[in-house]
Amino acid sequence: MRPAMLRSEDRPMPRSDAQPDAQFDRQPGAGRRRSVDLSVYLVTDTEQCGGVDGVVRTVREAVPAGVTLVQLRDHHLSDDDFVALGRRLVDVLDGTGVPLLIDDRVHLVGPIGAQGAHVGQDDMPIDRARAMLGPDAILGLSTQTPGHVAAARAMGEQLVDYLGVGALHSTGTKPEAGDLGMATVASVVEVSPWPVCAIGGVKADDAAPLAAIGCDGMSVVSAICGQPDIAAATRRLVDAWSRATGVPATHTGHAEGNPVGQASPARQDPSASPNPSPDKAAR
Ligand SMILES: Cc1ncc(COP(=O)(O)OP(=O)(O)O)c(N)n1
Ligand SMILES: Cc1ncsc1CCOP(=O)(O)O
Ligand SMILES: [Mg+2]
Repeated sequence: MRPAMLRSEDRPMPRSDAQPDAQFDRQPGAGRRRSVDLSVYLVTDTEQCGGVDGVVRTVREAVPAGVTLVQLRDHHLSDDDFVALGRRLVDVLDGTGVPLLIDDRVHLVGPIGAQGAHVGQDDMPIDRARAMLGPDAILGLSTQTPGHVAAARAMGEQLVDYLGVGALHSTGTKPEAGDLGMATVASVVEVSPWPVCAIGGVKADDAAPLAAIGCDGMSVVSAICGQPDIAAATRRLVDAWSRATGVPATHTGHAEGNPVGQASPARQDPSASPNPSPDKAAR
């Protein structure tokens, strides 16, 4: 498996035998990288969580259980209510080392005090989002095809920090996202210069196949939101990902956790993975 969670200064130089397409810009000075741990990425759904208080409770319980990244996603709240909820999540996450990203509403990242945003193919273009966010914020982009990856690369690899690819499986959370399947997700991972998380119907059973194709994490809504025991549901995902990657689960949800946006030291050791993916080894 490729060591995609390395901090920029720790990233290996490209292998001399790497395929040209797999080398990308790993040379020092080729562009700044904002490190982000995608391992178990919680995307919130207000309805599934039972309302805004439920979103706050879900994040409060999921983070100590090992969620590594949180996205606030709600297509219905007014901007004012969205900001109010986002600020509550900032408070919950304060001191945990787990970043908060904002779905779609890039203009609210600043007012909320979040660490970045996630945009899709039909949302704000990534160059505009990056211009609004500044160089240090985390920016994720949804992609469904290798062509989407090529188009994003053409705009500049420094614009984006990770890709979300899906829907892996059809899902009631976003029915219109379809059902890409593992082979299509793998085709995106294969050409991506960025870390990739899969989304859409992702469950603990997907951890092994996703790790095997070189994915960097699992992004979930309903596998956590609305579950009767949020912490137990989260731990199932965290443990499955840990088993699949061979990287010990690091529970970042405490004040001594990793710095915001940085991968845990354990995740920086590519030799820890039992699923080496040779074609990804140079990334
Ligand atoms: C991690 C992650 N991946 C994909 C998406 C989907 O984004 P998008 O296609 O813009 O759809 P909406 O979420 O805005 O409905 C995501 N939000 N997060
Ligand atoms: C936001 C999003 N983008 C593609 S599928 C999806 C929803 C994922 O939700 P779930 O984990 O409940 O299938
Ligand atoms: Mg969107």
